[in-house]
Amino acid sequence: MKILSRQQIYKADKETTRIQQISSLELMERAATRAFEWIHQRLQGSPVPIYLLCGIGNNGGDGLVIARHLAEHGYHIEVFIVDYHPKRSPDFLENLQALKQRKVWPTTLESGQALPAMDPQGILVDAIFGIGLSRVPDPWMKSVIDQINSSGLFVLAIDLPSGMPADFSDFDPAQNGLSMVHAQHTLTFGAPKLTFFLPETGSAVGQWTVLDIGLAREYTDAVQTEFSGYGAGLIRSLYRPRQKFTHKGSFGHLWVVGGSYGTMGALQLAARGGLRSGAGKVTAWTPQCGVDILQGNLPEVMVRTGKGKKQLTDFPQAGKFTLVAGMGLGTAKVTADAFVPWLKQWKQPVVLDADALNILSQNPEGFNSVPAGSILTPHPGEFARMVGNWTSDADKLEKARNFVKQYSCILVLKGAHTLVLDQHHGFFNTSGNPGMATAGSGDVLAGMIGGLLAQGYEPVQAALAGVYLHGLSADIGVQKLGYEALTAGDIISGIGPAFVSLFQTAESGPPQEEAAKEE
Ligand SMILES: NC(=O)C1=CN([C@@H]2O[C@H](COP(=O)(O)OP(=O)(O)OC[C@H]3O[C@@H](n4cnc5c(N)ncnc54)[C@H](O)[C@@H]3O)[C@@H](O)[C@H]2O)[C@@H](O)CC1
Ligand SMILES: Nc1ncnc2c1ncn2[C@@H]1O[C@H](COP(=O)(O)OP(=O)(O)O)[C@@H](O)[C@H]1O
Ligand SMILES: [K+]
Repeated sequence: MKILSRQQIYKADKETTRIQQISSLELMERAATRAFEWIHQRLQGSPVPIYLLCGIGNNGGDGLVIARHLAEHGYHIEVFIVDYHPKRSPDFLENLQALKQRKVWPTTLESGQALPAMDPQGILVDAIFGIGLSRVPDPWMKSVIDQINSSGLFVLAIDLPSGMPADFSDFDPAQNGLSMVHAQHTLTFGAPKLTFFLPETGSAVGQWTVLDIGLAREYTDAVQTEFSGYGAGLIRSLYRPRQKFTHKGSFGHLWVVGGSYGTMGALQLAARGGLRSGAGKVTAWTPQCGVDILQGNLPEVMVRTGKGKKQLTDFPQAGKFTLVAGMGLGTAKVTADAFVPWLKQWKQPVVLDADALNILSQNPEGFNSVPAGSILTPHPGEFARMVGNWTSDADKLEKARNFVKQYSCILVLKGAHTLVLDQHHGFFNTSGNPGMATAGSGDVLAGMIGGLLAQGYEPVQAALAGVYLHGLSADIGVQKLGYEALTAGDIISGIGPAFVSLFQTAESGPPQEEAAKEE
């Protein structure tokens, strides 16, 4: 699922009309008809009032086409033209004519005018701005957006919620006081937009559905995008089936390094994540206080210990194993003093999480010792320690791009739609749910990525598969447990079913807050 930039979408439109020899009006008719069909399929002729708020560009044109089809199917509609600019797009004007020919007379809302009273049981179709939005809405538009948001109506946004840019090529919405329609559902054309995946803007999209409007494959297949969304399809394509004559040595040896007095759980969760993801062997390196705990709880895991009693003061000799470090490690000076020089010994990619990242953030020179291709898995707090605070999602992305370039590493920026970013591409995960906002779930992820890396997956593959399967495990978990009760341990229990479900043809989807879970 490629995420096309705003410019690429315009190019896709143009190429589609050229290659398929259709007019832009016909493409608008096609796109908006898909949106109408989506609505009609769900409403089935229901007498609910539908208010269509149309701008004066092509997004407004889409709204007019939808209105025409709704009217022809006997729906109760009211159409408003939100007159934010005197310049109408030609296709908007054509469709305004077509609507009037069917005796539907839109009401024009002039600058400064308030929205009319609307039945709160109704549906509001937001077709004011689409990808054309190139600057911050003016005060009147902001007030229209506010009125929509406080109307209490079900809001269906066409292409994207008005006020929300498709990407940051023109302006950074957060720098200007975010003003966006908050939709319950968004019907977007051809491809999802970058802003759907980021927290500042993504919350305005609600559930979203990508409508296939037959954009020219000659263009969309060939175009290189900076970002994509990914799901089961990608993970299936990189999955390595197990061969018959294999043994535990075939699947790598994972070392999980971390733990300190009071945080042994983090290390155990990572060890279990690694085991369940298929590592052939797992060894834990822990301070002495962790030995009994780990041996007692995890019979499958070998335990080795350094000299430190309550925290690690020394580290195992770098070897042929795969390293995941940082879970529960602590940031005590003795630990940090030993950790930073030890990292220099490593030549092959490692996985660094939690306090490994915090220690390096306090000793930023140490990031230069991180082997190329390593996977760093910060949550937002850890990432802020690594790169400083960001002012917006756009700024955070820029900081992430620079970091990855500077240290030749892979960043796994955790959150809803975790981003796996390397120097070539950014992949947004489509599995997972808010039940995962629970202590220890990140430790499980670090272990899973390590387990996959140990088995010979390339670092970026291990990151992608680990993140996706981790989210899928939680999606499976919440089916039975709900969001509140899900714990990190439940995510571990879901790893097996997640692998199994990857290859089941009829996937029964987990409860979803967002619609688009990528196949
Ligand atoms: N392939 C596709 O994606 C298709 C897209 N179509 C529709 O076309 C839309 C894009 O249409 P337009 O390019 O006409 O753009 P919009 O209808 O989104 O916006 C109209 C115009 O408003 C102006 N504008 C931008 N920011 C403004 C602001 N803050 N205040 C006031 N005016 C502002 C711009 O000049 C812009 O061209 C898409 O979002 C989609 O709905 C469809 O009709 C056809 C197929
Ligand atoms: N709202 C959410 N939606 C989807 N995934 C989430 C959400 N909140 C957290 N997660 C996931 O849960 C994990 C939390 O990791 P982290 O914050 O490091 O946990 P911990 O430090 O407790 O181990 C990440 O993989 C993150 O992507
Ligand atoms: K819109």
